[in-house]
Amino acid sequence: MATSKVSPYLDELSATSLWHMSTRLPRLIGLAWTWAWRAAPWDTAATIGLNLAAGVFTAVGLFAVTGVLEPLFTGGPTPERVLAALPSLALVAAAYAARALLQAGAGWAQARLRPQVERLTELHLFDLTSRIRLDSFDDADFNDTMYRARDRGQYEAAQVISSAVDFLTSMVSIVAAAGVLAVLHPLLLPLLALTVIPDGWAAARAARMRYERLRDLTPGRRRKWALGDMLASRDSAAELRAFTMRSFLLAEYTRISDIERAAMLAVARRQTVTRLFGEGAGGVATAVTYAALGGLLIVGAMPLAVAGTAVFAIRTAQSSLSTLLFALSATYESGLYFSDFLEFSRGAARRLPEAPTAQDPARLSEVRTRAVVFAYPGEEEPALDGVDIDITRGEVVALVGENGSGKSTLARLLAGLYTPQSGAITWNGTDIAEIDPDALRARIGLVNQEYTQWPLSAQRNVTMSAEADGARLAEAARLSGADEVVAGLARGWDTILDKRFADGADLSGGQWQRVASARGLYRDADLLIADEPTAALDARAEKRLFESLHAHAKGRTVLLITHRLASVRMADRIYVLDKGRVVEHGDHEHLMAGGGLYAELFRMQAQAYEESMPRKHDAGPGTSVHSLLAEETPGLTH
Ligand SMILES: Nc1ncnc2c1ncn2[C@@H]1O[C@H](COP(=O)(O)OP(=O)(O)OP(=O)(O)O)[C@@H](O)[C@H]1O
Repeated sequence: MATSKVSPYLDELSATSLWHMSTRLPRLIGLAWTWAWRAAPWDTAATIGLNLAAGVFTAVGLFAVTGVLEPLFTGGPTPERVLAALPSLALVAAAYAARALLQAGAGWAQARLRPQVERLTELHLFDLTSRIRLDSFDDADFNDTMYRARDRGQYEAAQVISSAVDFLTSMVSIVAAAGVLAVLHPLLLPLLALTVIPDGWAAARAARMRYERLRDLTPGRRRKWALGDMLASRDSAAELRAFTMRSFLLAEYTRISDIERAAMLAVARRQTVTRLFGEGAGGVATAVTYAALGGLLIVGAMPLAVAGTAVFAIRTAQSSLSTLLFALSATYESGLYFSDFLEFSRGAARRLPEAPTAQDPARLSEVRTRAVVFAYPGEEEPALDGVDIDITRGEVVALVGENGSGKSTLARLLAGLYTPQSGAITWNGTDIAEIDPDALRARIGLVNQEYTQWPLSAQRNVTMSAEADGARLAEAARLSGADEVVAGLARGWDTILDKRFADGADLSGGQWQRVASARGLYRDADLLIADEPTAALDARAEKRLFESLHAHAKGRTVLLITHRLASVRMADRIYVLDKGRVVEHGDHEHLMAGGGLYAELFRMQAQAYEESMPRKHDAGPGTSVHSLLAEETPGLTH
C-alpha cells in the first residue's frame, strides 16, 4: 500500500476498510467543520440543523406509514380500514411537507456555505504561498503538494461538510427504519445491514483507487500543466512559432496525456469490477433477506400486515443506507482531497519565516557578510562558499564574476530573501536573522535581474502599492529613464502594462528594464541592490542609469552587479566572485594591477571593443571608448 511520507492525514485515510473509514473520518469532518464554522457560522449551523431536522421528519413519516399499513392489512370492511388509516395518512403528508420545507432551507444554507468556505480556504492558501520562505519554491515535493492543494484540495472542505451532513441525515432515517424493523422482527436488522455493506465497501474502494492514481500522476500532471501554459500563453507564443516548437510540445503533451489516460482507463476498469462485485454481493444479500421474510410468513412467525410494513421499512432503510454509504464514500473521497489541503497548510506553516525576535533595523551604516555558505535546496554544491564582503554607507560596491559565480545569490541573501546555512550577514553589526524581515526589506531597494512584469498600471509597476508619492515617482522615473517610456503611453501612468487586458500596452525589453529600475529607485531605500540593471538598455540609457546610480549613492548605498566592467571602474570597491568564492577585491586600479580574473575579464571586454573600433590613428582623437580602455589596460595598445 502506498502511504504518504508527509501526510499524517493520508496515512490515516489510506486503509480502505469501512471500519477504518468510519473511525478516521470523524477527525477530518471535525477539521472541515472548523473551516466551515470560521467561514460562516450561521450557514454552517443552518446546514446541519435543518438537514438533521429533515431527517427527523423522514423518520416521523416512516412511523406514520407503518400506522397507515397496519389498519389496511388487518381484516374488516375496506371503508372502515381506510378511515382508520386516515389520521396516519394525514401525519405522513404533514411530515413529508415539513421535510420538503426543511430540505429547501438546508439546500439554501448549503449553497451559501460553499462559496464562503471556498473563499476562506483560497485566501488561506494564498496567504501562505505569499509568506513562505522563498526556497520553498525550489523544492519539487513541496511544489507537488501545492499543486494538489490548489488544483482540488482547497475546494473540498465544503464538500466534506455537505457529504457529512448527507451522511448524518440518512443516519437518522436508518435509525428510524431499523427501530421499526427491530420491533417487527429482530432477525430483519442484521439481514438489512448485509444487503448494503458490499455496495458501500465497493464505493469506498473505487473512490480510493481514483485518488491514489491521481496522486501518483501529480508530477506528470504538473508538467502537463506547464506545457499547457506554454501552448496557450502569450509569453511563449512568439518563440513557440519561431522555433517551430509546436509539434515537439504537442508530442510531449500527448505523451503525458497518454500515460494519464491509460492510468485512468485502468482505474475505470478496476472500479467497474469492484462495483460489480459489490452490487452482486448486495443483490444476493437482498434475495436472502426477502427469502427470510417469506420463510417467516410461511411458518406463521409473522402476520401479513407486519410483513407488508417490514417490506416498506426495508425499502426505506435500503434507500437511506445506500444514501448513507454513498455519502460516506463521498465524504471519504472529498476527505482524501481535503487532506491534500491540510497537508499543504501544515507543510507551509513549517516554511514560514520565524517570527522576528528583534528590533527594526536602524538606518544603514554598514552591511557585512562573514564566511557565508549557502546551497540551494536539494543541491550538493554550495552556490556561495565562505563569502566575506563589506558595504559601507555612501559607497558603490560592485559584484562581478562569470555566469553562475554566485552574484545574484549573494544579492538575494543580502536582501533577506534566503538564509545562509552558515556564516552571518550583519546590518550595523546585528545578524539579519534577528531583524524583522519586512522591516529590513523596507530599507532595501531591489532592481532584480529577473524582474516581474506585473499586469498592473505603469504607476503601480513602479510604486508596487496602491499609494504613490508623486515627487518620488517623478524622481525615480527621471533617474531610470522610465519617464520617456511613460510619456509614450496612451494613458500615461495609468496604462496597464499587459496587452492581454483592454487598452493594455506592450513594452520593449529595455523599456521594461527602465520601469524595473524605477521600481528599485522609488523605494528611496538605504541600500539599493541593482542586479544587471542595464542588460537590455541602449547605450544612452545605460550611461544615464549608471550616472543615476552613482548620484543615488550619495547619502545612500548601492550594490551593483553587472557584466559591463567599464561601468564598475568608478565603484569604491569591487568583489570578484568565482565558483561561489570571493577571489579578489579592491578598486579598479588595484585589481587591474593585480592581473587576476578581473583584469583578464576587463581586457577581454576591452579587446572586443577594440577589435570592432577603427584603429586609433585612423579615427583620430575622438575615439573615446578605445582610448579610454587602452589607457585603463596597460599592454592593450599595440
Ligand atoms: N533557484 C536555484 N536553485 C538551484 N540552483 C540555483 C538556483 N539559482 C541559481 N542556482 C545556481 O547557483 C549558482 C549561482 O547562481 P547565480 O544566479 O547566483 O549566479 P550569477 O553569478 O548571478 O550568474 P549570472 O551572471 O549568470 O547572472 C549557479 O550554479 C546556479 O546554477
